Formats: sequence, structure tokens, C-alpha cells
Amino acid sequence: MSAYPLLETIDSPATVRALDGRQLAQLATELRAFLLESVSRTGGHLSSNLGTVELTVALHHVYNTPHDRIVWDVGHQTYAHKVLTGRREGMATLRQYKGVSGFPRRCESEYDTFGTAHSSTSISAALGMAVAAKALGQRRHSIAVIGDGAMTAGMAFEALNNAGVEDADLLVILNDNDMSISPPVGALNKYLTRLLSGQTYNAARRAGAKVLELAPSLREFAKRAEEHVKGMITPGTLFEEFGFHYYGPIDGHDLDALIPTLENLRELPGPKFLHVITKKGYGYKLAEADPILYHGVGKFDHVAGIQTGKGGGKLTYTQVFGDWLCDMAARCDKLMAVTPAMREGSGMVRFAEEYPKRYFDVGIAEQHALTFAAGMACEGVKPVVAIYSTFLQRAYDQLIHDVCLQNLPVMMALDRAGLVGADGATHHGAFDLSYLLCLPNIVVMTPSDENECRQMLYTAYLHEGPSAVRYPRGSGPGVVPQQDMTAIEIGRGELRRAGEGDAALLAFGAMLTPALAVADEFDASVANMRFAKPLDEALVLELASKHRLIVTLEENALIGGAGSEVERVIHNAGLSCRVLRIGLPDRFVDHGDPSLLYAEVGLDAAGVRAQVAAALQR
Ligand SMILES: Cc1ncc(C[n+]2csc(CCOP(=O)(O)OP(=O)(O)O)c2C)c(N)n1
Ligand SMILES: CC(=O)[C@@H](O)[C@H](O)COP(=O)(O)O
Ligand SMILES: [Mg+2]
Repeated sequence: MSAYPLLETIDSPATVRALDGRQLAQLATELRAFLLESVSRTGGHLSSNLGTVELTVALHHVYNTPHDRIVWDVGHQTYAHKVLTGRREGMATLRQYKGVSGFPRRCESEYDTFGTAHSSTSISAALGMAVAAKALGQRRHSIAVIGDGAMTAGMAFEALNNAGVEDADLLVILNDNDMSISPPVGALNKYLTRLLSGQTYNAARRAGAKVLELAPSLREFAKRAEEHVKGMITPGTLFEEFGFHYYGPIDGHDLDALIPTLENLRELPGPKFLHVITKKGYGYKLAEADPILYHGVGKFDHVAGIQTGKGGGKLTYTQVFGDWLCDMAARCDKLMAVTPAMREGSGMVRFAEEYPKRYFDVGIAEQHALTFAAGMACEGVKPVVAIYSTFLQRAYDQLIHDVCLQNLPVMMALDRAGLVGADGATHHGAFDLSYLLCLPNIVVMTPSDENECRQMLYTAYLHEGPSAVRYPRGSGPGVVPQQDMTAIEIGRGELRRAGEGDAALLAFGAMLTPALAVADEFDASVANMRFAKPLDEALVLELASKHRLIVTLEENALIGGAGSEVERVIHNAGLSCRVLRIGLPDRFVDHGDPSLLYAEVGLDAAGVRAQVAAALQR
């Protein structure tokens, strides 16, 4: 007897639309149990998915998907959506090499109407779809599902501002679980809490409930009436000021509330805003109790739960940063640390506890984070912005216009540089060298091990201008960081192996490891370049004058990367040696185990060996 008898009959939302209320409730129960079991086997995002089971069932029941468009913000909460849209079997390959993505992807399914993963894009995209449908004379509903965390990004409000004046058929559903990854921050969260606890609304609910107790037969009528009553009694909301008809808050786990409400809203024209209240981790006590721990999980025993506190394991670059941040803060009271909603991922939990007045989680607001830090730097404090390489992309103009152009001493700790693995193309830090090296005034460091990371963080901190230290997700080669901090001469690389062979390998960051692994067989010189900007040009030219092949190695897009700069220096010097650049190809690299991805793009030792050997043959 299957544990999921009803779920196993669902291969498309059309089947969901044929279910009655009792069956829908059963489906939600089975779906939640399936997700818990499946994600415990594969790893992935868990608490956000457990919290959106009923909402997903209701949306696919009420709307004619994929004709009606659902755009999921961030999209980390779409596992239930993927299961109901024909990918139940595929969930066994979730986030694995050539497997199902952890985020919606247009290339993966027609039900994935828009590729997300970087947050706060859903309202813009859904509005675009709604306006297009209107222009094409198509009757189509467009729905954006956005979390309270994602709602803190400016882009979400840019979209609300525009949507409010476009008389398009757009429904924005705010999935308010009072959590980002960390606890939510900012005034918006306080506002949403006030909406939820609004005296007027709750008084009417209590009165309504009283009536129902007396006359249960009125329950169905009252449910439908309540939705409209709410619209009338909830005080004018921020969202109505933007031109939306606001409804809610309603219980996002109650199908009896969700379905009639969505059915009503489906028939209403114009921009509508539905506020649903859910619990992150809902239905799994351990995740309800600790939605942070269960936000992104590895494989785990869902009966026993995630076993925390087990020490051991290699030090990660993130931990190196977190330890350095606290040590540096103890030495310098001018240090201020800024994160755009990635306290845990950036290793800042201890700093936040030990230095609460110098810790700033600005929410999912990368653009604000950079310029906020720039403002701080104008006043003589030293801001450290901890930000994933991929998320810094969101704040590129702020980096150029507010930080580099004004040559302000803002330091960026760029975590997740290079290939990140399971999160895939949306999260690889594949481009930061390319988008940083062209910026005047910035210093860009690429540590090759954990100790060098600590020393470079210190060097960047002392630097009186814009700086970035980019380091990969996870652990390094295992070089224990020295407690002492020693500044490195800016722009100085180091020769790690003097070879007599034809090739010299110039490694940036983590690529020093595969470079050293293959050096002996080619009797190659190996340089740890340390700085992508400013480049150690003397070292480059010295090696280019001794070897007929210069090989650059970087975990970054080849176009515009560090290798391009090495090639430019050699070309400008008029030297005749050849240059082989090893790095990421001009395409997006998908998700999967990092070792498989490195092999796919030739960044592992075998790949480096093969490319160098082939170049030497030519
Ligand atoms: C631009 C951007 N910054 C940061 C992140 C990292 N991130 C992923 S999910 C998340 C929290 C989202 O909170 P919410 O929208 O409330 O969704 P929930 O997890 O609560 O369902 C963050 C900060 C991201 N995906 N995109
Ligand atoms: C969905 C999202 O963007 C984050 O949860 C991200 O997946 C975190 O990445 P790490 O697991 O590398 O911290
Ligand atoms: Mg949330």
C-alpha cells in the first residue's frame, strides 16, 4: 500500500482541479509527507516548501495552469509545485547533476513560467505577463507569489508602483511566514505584523466566529462573506496606496479559506493583493521550531532530525570570515558589518551576537547595502559588506557609482565565488572577476587557502579604498589560519614553484590547488597570483620571458577574467609566448555536485592536465 495513494494519481494540475475539498485536504497531507521524505534524502530547501503546500494545491486547483501564469518569487518554495506538475519522480534527482533544478526554470517545465532564484523579481515578471496578455487580448490570470523576506527588496516596490497604475489582471500573493532565512528585519515586517494583529480585523473575526458557533450551517456562507468583510474592515493598507485591492490576512494553511478566496479574486479585475499567513516549516515540528536550521538542508534523518553541534569537518571559508570579522572587530571599533539578509550563510551569527550595535542586516536589499556602506565610509567608520558573489550582481551600479567612483573604503567579503554546486546557474559566483576588474580604484584579492583568506581580509580592511576578497563556497585545501594577521603587499603575487619546463601556471585563488597537482609532470613554474587587481605584472612578465606557454587558471568566466588581464600585459609587452586561459566557458553552468561541474568545465586537475598537455603539443 503506497504511502501516497492520492498523490501518485497526480501527474498534472488538471487532476488537482477535479478533486473535491476532502480530497484536496488529503492531497496536501500526502504532499507534505512526500516532500519531507524526499528532501531528507536529497537535501534542498525544506522549511519554505513545507510552508507552501496548501497554497500550491489551492493555486493549481483554482487557476488553469499553465495557461494562467504563476510566478514564484525566489522559487526555493516550489517543490510542491514541481510535484503537482509532473515532476514527482524527478524529485529524487533534485539539485543533482542533470537532475531537477531547485528553482523554477522555463526550460524544465511549461508550468515554470519564469526562472527565479534571485529574489523579488516575481511581481515585475507577473506584471509583464499580465500587461502582455491584455495587449494580446488574451484572458489570462497572472499571479506572483512573494514571501515577506523577498518583499523587502526595492525591486518589489518598483513593481508595485508600476502595477498599481496598470489596469492589468494581476494577483500578488504575499506569503507572510514572518521569516526570511533569518528572522525578518525592517519596518515592513513591523507593518505586516500590525496588519495581522489589526484590532478591527480581529474583532470582526471574533464576532464572526461567535456567530458560526451558534449557527454552524452558516459556516460556508460566512466563509465567503468573511473574505469580503475583511476587505472592508481592514484599514487602508500600504498596498492599497499602491493601487491594489488588498485582501486578508487569511490562513495560508486553510484550504477552506484559500480556495473560495482565490475563486473570488480570480473573477475580480485589476491589481489585487492577497495577504496569506503561513508558518515556515509547517507540519514538521522540528522545522516549525527551527525554520532557520531547516531552511537549506543536506541529507538527514527526518525522524531524528538534523543533528547539530557535531563539530569536526574542515573549516570553511565562511567560518574563516566569521572568525576574522569578530577578531577584527575586537581590534578596531570602527568596523561595521553589513549583510543583505544572509546572516547564517555569510558566517555572521557570532558577530551579530557579540557586536549587535555594529551588525546591520538590511534585508534582501543588496543595492541599499552597498550605498548604506558607502555612506558609512564617508564618515570614517569601516564598513565590511558580506555578500555572495552572485548577489553582488544586484548592486553593480551602487558599487560603481557610489563606492568606486568616490574611492570610498568599502570592503566586500565575496563568499560563494566560483561554482557553488546544488543551487546552480543562478547562484554560481561565475562573473565577479569579470565585473570587478574593469572598475577603477578597486583591489580584488583571490585567496588560495584558508590562511591566505584571513590575511587578505585583514589586508582589505586596512586598504583605504574599495576592496573585495572573493572566496569559494565550502572548505579549502586545509591550511589552518594563523591567529596573527599580517598585511600582504598590494599587487604582490608569489612564485610557488620554479620549473624548467615550457609552461608556467598562473593560478588565481582556489585554482592554485589543481595547478600544483599537475606542475611536476610538466616541470612547470607555478605562481599564486593572489591579486586579480592590481595584477603583479612584474611576475607575469618574468614568467613570460622564461616560458613559451603561460597558463592562467581562474574559477570565473574566461571573458573579462583575470586571464584576460594577464594576456593583455603580455601582449602590451610585445612578448611572443603563448597564453592558454583556463576558466569558465561562455555559457551558464548548471547545478550538481561541484566535483562533477569542475570536471565538466575542465577546472579539475584532470581537466587542467589535459588542456596544458594539448597546448604544449601545439
Ligand atoms: C537577491 C537575493 N538575495 C538573497 C537571496 C537569498 N535568499 C534566498 S531565500 C531568502 C529569504 C526569503 O524569504 P521569504 O521571501 O520570506 O521566503 P521564505 O523562505 O520565508 O518562504 C533569501 C534571503 C536571494 N535568493 N536573492
Ligand atoms: C534560496 C537561496 O538563495 C539561498 O537559500 C541559497 O540557496 C543559500 O545558498 P548557500 O546554501 O550557499 O548558503
Ligand atoms: Mg518568509
